[in-house]
Amino acid sequence: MARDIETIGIAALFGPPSLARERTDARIMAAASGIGFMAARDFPGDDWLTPQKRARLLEIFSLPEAEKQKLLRWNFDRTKKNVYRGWFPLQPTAASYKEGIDMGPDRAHARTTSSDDPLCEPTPLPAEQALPGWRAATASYYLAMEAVGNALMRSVARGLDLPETIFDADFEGGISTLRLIRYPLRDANSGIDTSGPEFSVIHKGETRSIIGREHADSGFVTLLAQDGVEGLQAKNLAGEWIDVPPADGTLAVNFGQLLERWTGGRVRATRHRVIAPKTARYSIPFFYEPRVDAEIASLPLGGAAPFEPFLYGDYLWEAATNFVEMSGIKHLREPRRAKAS
Ligand SMILES: O=C(O)CCC(=O)C(=O)O
Ligand SMILES: [Fe+2]
Repeated sequence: MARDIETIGIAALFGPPSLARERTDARIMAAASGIGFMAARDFPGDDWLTPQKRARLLEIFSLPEAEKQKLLRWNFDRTKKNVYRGWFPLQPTAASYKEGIDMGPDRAHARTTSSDDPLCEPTPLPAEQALPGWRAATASYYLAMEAVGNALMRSVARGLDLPETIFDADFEGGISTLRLIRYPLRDANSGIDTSGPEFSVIHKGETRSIIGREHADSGFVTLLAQDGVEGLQAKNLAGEWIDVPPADGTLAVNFGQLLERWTGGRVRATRHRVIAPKTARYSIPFFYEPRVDAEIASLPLGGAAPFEPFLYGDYLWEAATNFVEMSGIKHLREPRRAKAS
């Protein structure tokens, strides 16, 4: 039977230890280890989750094509130096039909990165005059989501009966990604053959086309602001697809494969997809992530099989570069830690 995604008020996570906080931790852990999806509401920064405020972030999609192309990544424009941050254009032959931008922590934090690591490269941005106020808006949104990520990270630690600070050092200087996505309607007359099984599914007896291919997120936790338009679905424990409806003031929250591995499977990285709605769709995922050089090692959890420690950056590069918007760049970064043979 399809169980709905639970909406959890998380205000208590931002306060001192309390019974309310313990109850919230327990509900979050139940969602994380059950369906692997929840919706969160009542948190500092939730005033961002209105149509008017989201529109300030999504303004970038109104830029002329030529301005967006200046932000393209190397795999889409060989004259560019950025390979990991920046613009990904529509790819008409791919099952995921979307365009957008990936932004890193430089949006919100002034860090001196002399790193030669593409995972730490700066985000290419539109000129301030092209979109007045947009840079400040994305910086403020990034900080708000990072604070929610921090609160959920500590809640997960407590929910696993571990010290609440156990992950703190790994997330100091994290490389979370703020992504803005637009899914236009597919042009039925584009001449692209979308008759293959990866392009459509039967849902509730209706054929629906796919605009976001089924996947699990690679990171720790994803905080997703949907812009009022349906289409997101999650796979429940019975293998059925259930809708994750948008609601103002809430974030859809799903847990990623890093956390699943880290917890020996106690937390579930749930597969999800996007089916085409009747209008264009926008969404704003924030992928909450550790620092690039965090060493991910087994946690002291009863029953969880230990694993060989690895560096977050090495894991992320391998996972992220399998996605279509990152295709063709895997060879540009070598693992920083050689695998034990
Ligand atoms: O657009 C959505 O609602 C989902 C996006 C998503 O799953 C992703 O970017 O990982
Ligand atoms: Fe996702």
